[in-house]
Amino acid sequence: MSGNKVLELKNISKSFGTRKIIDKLNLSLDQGDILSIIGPSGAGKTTLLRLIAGLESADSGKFLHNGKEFDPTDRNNHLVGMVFQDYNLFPNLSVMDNITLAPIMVNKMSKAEAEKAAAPVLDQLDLDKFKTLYPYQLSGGQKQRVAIARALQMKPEILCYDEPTSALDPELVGKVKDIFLKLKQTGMTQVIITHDHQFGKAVADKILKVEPIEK
Ligand SMILES: Nc1ncnc2c1ncn2[C@@H]1O[C@H](COP(=O)(O)OP(=O)(O)OP(=O)(O)O)[C@@H](O)[C@H]1O
Repeated sequence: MSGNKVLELKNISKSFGTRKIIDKLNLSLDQGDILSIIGPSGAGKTTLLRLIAGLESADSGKFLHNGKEFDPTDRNNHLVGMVFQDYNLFPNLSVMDNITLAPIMVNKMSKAEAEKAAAPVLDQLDLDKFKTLYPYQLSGGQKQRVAIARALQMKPEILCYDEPTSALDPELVGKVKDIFLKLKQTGMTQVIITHDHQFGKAVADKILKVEPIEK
């Protein structure tokens, strides 16, 4: 399992207008690695996560998966999943419907197949008893677990989290760490942006410190 270069970034650069945000960045993650990206506000942490998740395109450089170049912005590619800071759940859909929507719409699964596929993840993330509830009926920690469950349904090999602890009460932070470590044991490679250096260091195998680029 270890030793697989699940994700490599080679000389990745990104500017917005004339402002360079990321300059020839190199990065290598083995399967199961947890990377924490830390750095001050405006340093480019979110931009880097969005590049890895394919929500933004790099200006130059290459992304490799197991040594083979890939395009994270290709919508047919579900290598990377994303858990957003505000979770982005559909408010009008139940937990189960939030989790099964993409498998049904994108992977063309039947509802029954998608619900069957969701069952072990609901169980793993302790969500079974919430599956008929709607997002407004859930706590922040429960919504986050639904967002993680939803991302896992597309079978990503890399899961990205934007500030996973920022919206949570301090007593839930340890629970988030437990979830990350549980997923690591399944071989999931995880990339986290965090302002919480203590959490970042406690959970990570690798730390990437980013700094704003001087003009
Ligand atoms: N779509 C965009 N267009 C123009 N500039 C942008 C865009 N997205 C980000 N930026 C700029 O790029 C810089 C890096 O932003 P980014 O959000 O990646 O930083 P960050 O390290 O995540 O900051 P924070 O910790 O405050 O979230 C900032 O100066 C920001 O204003």
